[in-house]
Amino acid sequence: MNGQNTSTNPPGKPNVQRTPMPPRRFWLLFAAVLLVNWVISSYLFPGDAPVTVPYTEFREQAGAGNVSSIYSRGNTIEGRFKNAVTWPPAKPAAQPGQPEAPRVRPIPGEPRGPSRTATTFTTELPTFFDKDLERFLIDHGVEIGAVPINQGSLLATLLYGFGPAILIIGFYVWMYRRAAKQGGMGGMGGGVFGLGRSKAKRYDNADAANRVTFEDVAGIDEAETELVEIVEFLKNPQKYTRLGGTSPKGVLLIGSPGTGKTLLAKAVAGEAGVPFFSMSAAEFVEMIVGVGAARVRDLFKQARENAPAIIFIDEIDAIGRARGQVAIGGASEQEQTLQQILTEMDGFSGREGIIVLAATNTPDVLDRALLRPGRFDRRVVVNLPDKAGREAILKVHVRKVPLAADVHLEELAQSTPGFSGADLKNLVNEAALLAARRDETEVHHKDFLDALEKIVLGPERPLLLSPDDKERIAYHESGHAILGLVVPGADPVHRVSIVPRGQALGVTYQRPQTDRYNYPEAYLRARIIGMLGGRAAEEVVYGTKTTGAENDIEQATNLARNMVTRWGMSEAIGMVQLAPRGNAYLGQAGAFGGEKPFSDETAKLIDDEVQRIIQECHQQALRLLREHRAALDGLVRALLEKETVGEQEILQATGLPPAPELQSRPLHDLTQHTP
Ligand SMILES: Nc1ncnc2c1ncn2[C@@H]1O[C@H](COP(=O)(O)OP(=O)(O)OP(=O)(O)O)[C@@H](O)[C@H]1O
Ligand SMILES: [Zn+2]
Repeated sequence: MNGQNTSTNPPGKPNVQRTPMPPRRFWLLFAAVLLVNWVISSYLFPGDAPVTVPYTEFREQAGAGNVSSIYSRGNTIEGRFKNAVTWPPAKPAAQPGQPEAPRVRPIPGEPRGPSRTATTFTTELPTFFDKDLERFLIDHGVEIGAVPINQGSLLATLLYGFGPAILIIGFYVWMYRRAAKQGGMGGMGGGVFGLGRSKAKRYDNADAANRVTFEDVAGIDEAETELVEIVEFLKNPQKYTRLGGTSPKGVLLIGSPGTGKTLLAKAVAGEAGVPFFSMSAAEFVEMIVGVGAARVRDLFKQARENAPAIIFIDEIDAIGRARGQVAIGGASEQEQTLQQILTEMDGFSGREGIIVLAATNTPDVLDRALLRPGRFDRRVVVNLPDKAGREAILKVHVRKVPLAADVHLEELAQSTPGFSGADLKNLVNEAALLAARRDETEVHHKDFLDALEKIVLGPERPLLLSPDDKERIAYHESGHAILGLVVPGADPVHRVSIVPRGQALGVTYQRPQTDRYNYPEAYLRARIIGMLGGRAAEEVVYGTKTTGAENDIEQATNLARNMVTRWGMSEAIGMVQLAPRGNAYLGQAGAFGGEKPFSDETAKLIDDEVQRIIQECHQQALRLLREHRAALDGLVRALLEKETVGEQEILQATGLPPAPELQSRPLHDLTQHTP
C-alpha cells in the first residue's frame, strides 16, 4: 500500500497537557495529621474502646458477678466489667463433651481476629427478649444506669465527634495561607510544603558537562539566528540599554512538539553563561487556589536574585489560554496565575537582565494580554526541520554513536520528512539499541532503516499468514510499488516489505526528493494512482477484492476531496473554497463547524467530482499494471523470497529503470491496513 502517513504529529509525541500532581509531601503531611488525630482521641479515651461480646458471654460474666454497670439503648447494651475481660478468649482448649456456647445471633462487628482485653463492652440483646434479665442483673449486683457508659465530658464528646474534621480543615486553611504568603516570604525556604515554591529546575552552566550551546542545536537556523541577539543582550546588557532602549522581556517560541524549543532556550542560557530557570506551566497550577501565583512569584524572585538569568516557561498555553476559554473550575486559578506572570513581567525595568522565554505549540489560543508589547512581544517560530536540517540534526545526535561506513545520513534525512528533532534523536537511539541487540560493533545503515520502520509502523507482529495471504499482500504492495516507479511524477520507491507491523500487513516506502511546499496537480494524481495500486493489482491478478485496501481508499478519497473543495482542481466547481483549510498537510480534511456553507446541488457536484477523479485514477492504475505485469510478478517473487526489498533489489526484480527524478511529498508515505 502506498498511502501516506499524513498525521501531523510525528509518532510518540502526543500533545497533551499534564495534569499537575500534588506533591508527595502533601500526602505525607495529610497522613501525619490523621495520625495526630488518632493519638489525641486515644489519649482522651485511654484503652477504653469497648470490646464487643456475645450476649451469652455477657450473661455469663453477669452471673459471675463481674459486671458492675450497664446502660441500654434499644437492643444494644453497653457496660463495664469489674475485671477486664478478653474476647474472644485466647483459643479455649476444645473440651470434649462441652459444646461451644450457642450463638444467639451473629454479633455485628464482632472481632474475628486477635482477641482484645477491655473493661467496657457492648453487646446486642437477642430479639426474643430475655424476660428475666432485669431480675437476674439486679440479683447479681449490676447497676443499670441512665448515662451511657462511655460518655465522658461534653468537651470530650465534642472533640471525639468533630475533632478530626476540625483538624483537617485547620490543616487546609493553614496550608493555603502559607502557600499564598509564599511570595512575600519565599526566602524562608519556600514554605513547609514547598507548595508555593516554584519548583523550577535550575540549570547552571558551571558544570560544563551539561551545558547546552548552539552547537547542540541544528536544523532550525532561523530560530537560532533570532535568539543570538538575546544572547548578546544577556552577555552585555549595558551595550544595549546605553541609549535608553530596553531589552526584550519575553520571547515566545512557537513550534510543534519536539522541534527543540526547550533545547533552544537552554542553549541561549548556555551561550550567555547565565542560569536557566525552567518550569512547565502545567506545574504552576495545583489543586489549591493561589498556589500558582505564589509559584510564579517565587520563580521570578529566584531569577531576580541570580540576574542576569533566563526563565523558561514550557507549555504556556496551559495557563495562558484566553480568559473565558478555559473550563469552568480551573478558570480562576489559571487567571490568577496568568495575572501574576503579567504583573511580574511588567515589574521589571528591562535592565535587570531577565528574559522570559515561553514555549507553546498552539499560539492561537493564547490570551492577547500575553502578547502585548512589553510582554511576549517577540515571537520565534521553530519549524519542523527540512531535509538539510534533518541531516544536521542527525549529525548532532550520532556524535556519540560509532557509525559503520555504509551509513548514509543524507538518505535517512530524505526518508524522514515530517520528523522533528526529538523524533530524529529517537531514531538514532533506536538504531543504536538495535545494533547492540544484534551484537554489532558499529551501527549500520540497515539498523537505521529497521529502526525507522519500527518507529513509524510499530514493532513487527508475528502473524501466521497462509501462503495465499502472503502472496496477495505481496501483490498488493507490489502494485503500489510498480506504480511508484512508472507513473511520471511519483515519488521513488525505496523499500517494500510484507512483514506485518503494527496495523499494517505490508508497506511500501516512497521517498520524496525534496521537502515540498507546493504540489502540482499531476503529482497529486500520481499519488492517488499509487494509493489505488494495491487494490488494482489484486483485481488484475485475482479478479476479486479484499478489505485490505480500506486505508488506501480513505486516503485517496481525502486527497481527491481536497483537490475539489480546497485547491480548485475541478473544472466543474472552479476556484471556490468549499472546505476549510485542514491541517497544512495533504490529505487531512478540515471540517466546517456546523452547517455546510453550500447548497445540496453543490454537495452533489462535489461528490460527482471526487468520484470522477478516483475513477480516472483507478482506470489508470489498472491499465499501467496490466502493461507492467511482468515487472509486477518479478517484484512479488522477490518479496516472497526476502520479505523486505531495498531500492536496488526493486530495480533488479522489476527490470524497470529508476523513476525519473521529480516530485516529492511532505510526509512519510506509508499505509496501514486495518482489515
Ligand atoms: N533542532 C534540534 N537539534 C538537535 N536536537 C534536537 C533538536 N530539536 C530537538 N532535539 C532533540 O529532541 C529533544 C527534545 O526536544 P525539546 O524538548 O527541546 O523539544 P520541545 O520543542 O521543547 O518539545 P515540547 O514542545 O514537547 O516541549 C532535545 O533534547 C534534543 O535532544
Ligand atoms: Zn495498500
